[in-house]
Amino acid sequence: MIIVEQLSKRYGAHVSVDNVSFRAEPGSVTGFLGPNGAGKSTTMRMMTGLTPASAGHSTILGVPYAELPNPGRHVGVLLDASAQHNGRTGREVLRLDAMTMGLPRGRVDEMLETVGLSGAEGDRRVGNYSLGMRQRLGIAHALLGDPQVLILDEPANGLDPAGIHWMRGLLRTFAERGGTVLLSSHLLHEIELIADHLVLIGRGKIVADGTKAELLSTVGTLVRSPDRNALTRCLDTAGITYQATDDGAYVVDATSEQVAGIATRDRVVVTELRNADGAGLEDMFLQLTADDAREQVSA
Ligand SMILES: Nc1ncnc2c1ncn2[C@@H]1O[C@H](COP(=O)(O)OP(=O)(O)OP(=O)(O)O)[C@@H](O)[C@H]1O
Repeated sequence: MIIVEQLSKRYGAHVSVDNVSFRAEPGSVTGFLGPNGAGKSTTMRMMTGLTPASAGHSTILGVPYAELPNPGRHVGVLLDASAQHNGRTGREVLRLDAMTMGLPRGRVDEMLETVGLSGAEGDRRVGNYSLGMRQRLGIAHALLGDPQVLILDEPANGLDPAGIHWMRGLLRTFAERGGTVLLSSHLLHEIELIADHLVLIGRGKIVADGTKAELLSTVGTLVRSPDRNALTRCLDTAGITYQATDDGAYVVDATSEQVAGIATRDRVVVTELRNADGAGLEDMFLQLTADDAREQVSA
């Protein structure tokens, strides 16, 4: 379990993280989403004791990160995959980590195998690794101590589609075994399929927090019927508010299950019923962070 309570970070007059609170529960993958500069890395750095907080606090497994004995055995952290020792091989990097954590050497080979860097790739210098290979090594480092919690900042950066698919499976399995996963991304489609719980941040503030299903339901449901009058009556009777679209459908403030229920009850034929946005989380994200979008400045 990760608990973040009213964390803030101020750099001079600039507030990078503003009173941020959220939780990441065991057995689930929590996606921490936000556009560039939203404050994701700063929040994760504060959580892992690398940047002092200006206010607020956070705990991992019930205690502040700095108070965890042998933290790598409890929390796997990947914050900046490019900041690895370029002169050492991947295997050497992990061996040193394993020694520090008091782990057997066999664990290194096991992890290199898990992240697809076994054999010759593990014996190449990290300076010659691609970004995707660095990410894999970073994930191996995070998993090395068999932790219960993973905190990963943009772990999909540099991974190819097969790599992202692999990482998705790895994190899902980790969560299914009871682990807690917090991962950040600025690319929503990467996280849409992995996370069960979403925390959205824009300009340092949390703008939405909930399960994926909850957040998607807040954008409304599009419903269409060949008998528009019957549908209007049905929605009015149920007390559901709605707006007509240009092409004769309605966007209603209810879930698709609720709309299906009342349409069935009132015997209204429905020919289309789906999340109103059509593009999933991406549109919701743009909607929620619209006030914060850098692009608006130039628009
Ligand atoms: N050491 C620092 N000194 C001054 N400002 C900083 C420092 N570190 C971060 N910031 C500022 O804090 C804000 C949040 O940055 P942060 O790196 O946390 O965002 P992010 O959400 O991780 O972005 P990205 O997706 O681009 O990595 C930015 O405006 C950034 O310029």
